[in-house]
Amino acid sequence: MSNHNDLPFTPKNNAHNMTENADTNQNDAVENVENMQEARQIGDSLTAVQPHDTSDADEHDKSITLENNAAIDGFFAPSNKAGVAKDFKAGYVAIIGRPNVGKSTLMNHLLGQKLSITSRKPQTTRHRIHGILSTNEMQAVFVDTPGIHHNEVRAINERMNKAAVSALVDVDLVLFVVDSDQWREDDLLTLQKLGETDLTVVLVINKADTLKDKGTLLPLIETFDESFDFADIVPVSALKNQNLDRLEEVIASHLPNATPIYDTEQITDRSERFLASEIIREKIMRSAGDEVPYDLTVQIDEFKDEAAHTDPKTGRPRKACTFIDATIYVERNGQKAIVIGEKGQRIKQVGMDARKDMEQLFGKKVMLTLWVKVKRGWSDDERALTSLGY
Ligand SMILES: Nc1nc2c(ncn2[C@@H]2O[C@H](COP(=O)(O)OP(=O)(O)OP(=O)(O)O)[C@@H](O)[C@H]2O)c(=O)[nH]1
Repeated sequence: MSNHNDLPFTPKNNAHNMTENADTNQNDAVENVENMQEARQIGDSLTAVQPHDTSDADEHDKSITLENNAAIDGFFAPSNKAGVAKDFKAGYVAIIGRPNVGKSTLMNHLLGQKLSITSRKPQTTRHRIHGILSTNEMQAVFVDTPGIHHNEVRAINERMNKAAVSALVDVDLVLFVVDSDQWREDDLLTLQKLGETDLTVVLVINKADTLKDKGTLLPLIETFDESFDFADIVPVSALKNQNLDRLEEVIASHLPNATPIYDTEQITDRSERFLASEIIREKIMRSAGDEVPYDLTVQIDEFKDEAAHTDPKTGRPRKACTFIDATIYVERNGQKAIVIGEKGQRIKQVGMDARKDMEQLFGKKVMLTLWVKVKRGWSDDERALTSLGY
């Protein structure tokens, strides 16, 4: 057994090539993987996050020749560094904007992987999520922030605000995302805050696919241009992957010349544990829609990797599998009933969908067990929030 799931997640497989599993034999909240087709096992897929160190050479003993220094540097440098272009760009990029404008979708589609959860319900993103986009020319390390909320009273929203603002410290570029169709007062307030900083801000006008008349984009761009000194304005459709290549070029053009911050193989500094909980939360949000509060929390109680082995009882070979136990915390009994659904149908579906996404993302077979518990008033309670990892 190994327990590397608190380390950052690095995919080694092409997730899009994974085959869907056949239906599983389930029993209420418990997912049984006995009958699953085998998901491709890729072994240990984790790599520690190690920002590259380029200053080692200066600290070496003076008596070592320059040639030796270069050889030593080369030996310790991450393998991808050798191929890095001279004018490589790298930096931190914050994605900010009102809830529901498509920030998570944008990052996911830029990365081509599902890292940050999305749903139709606003405020599904609560944590800062680093997504890492590496190309031959650049590396953009994304900070996906919760929306900046105004006049919020509850403790959880206070914290979300703090996370949104703190995400802007030391970033090289801000992507300010707006919905092409819905320009609101809140957007202006956020712009005012940005105006007080000397950050480079690119305006991303998202959901361009929803505009019936593309001709309306031009006056919209002009209006935005007058309201703020944007470094660039790029209309996109994150969902339909429209104009994302252009956005990638624009991002690169505003990043400083630097060596990669993270290994270029890595796509996030979040652990598998964290990603697992976000996937479960997304499935509940998608399925239960407006019936559950957005501040519902999923806690991973157990995350165990079991290597392939022979079952001592049956003598049959057992495939490698990751066992994940998770508890979904809701605030009221009524919400518990909603999450479980009639005869456990909803939680069963949530478990099945979440398991499929996890297997695709992690590249390994997963057995998922879900529990639903009522934890009253936790979102108002600072201590409870802290115990749940906020
Ligand atoms: N039509 C269309 N829908 C989009 C686009 N981008 C995102 N959406 C949808 O908008 C909804 C919200 O997207 P998210 O990515 O969760 O939005 P967010 O800004 O991260 O939301 P919060 O987590 O609440 O801050 C989802 O239903 C997305 O599918 C787009 O380009 N076109």
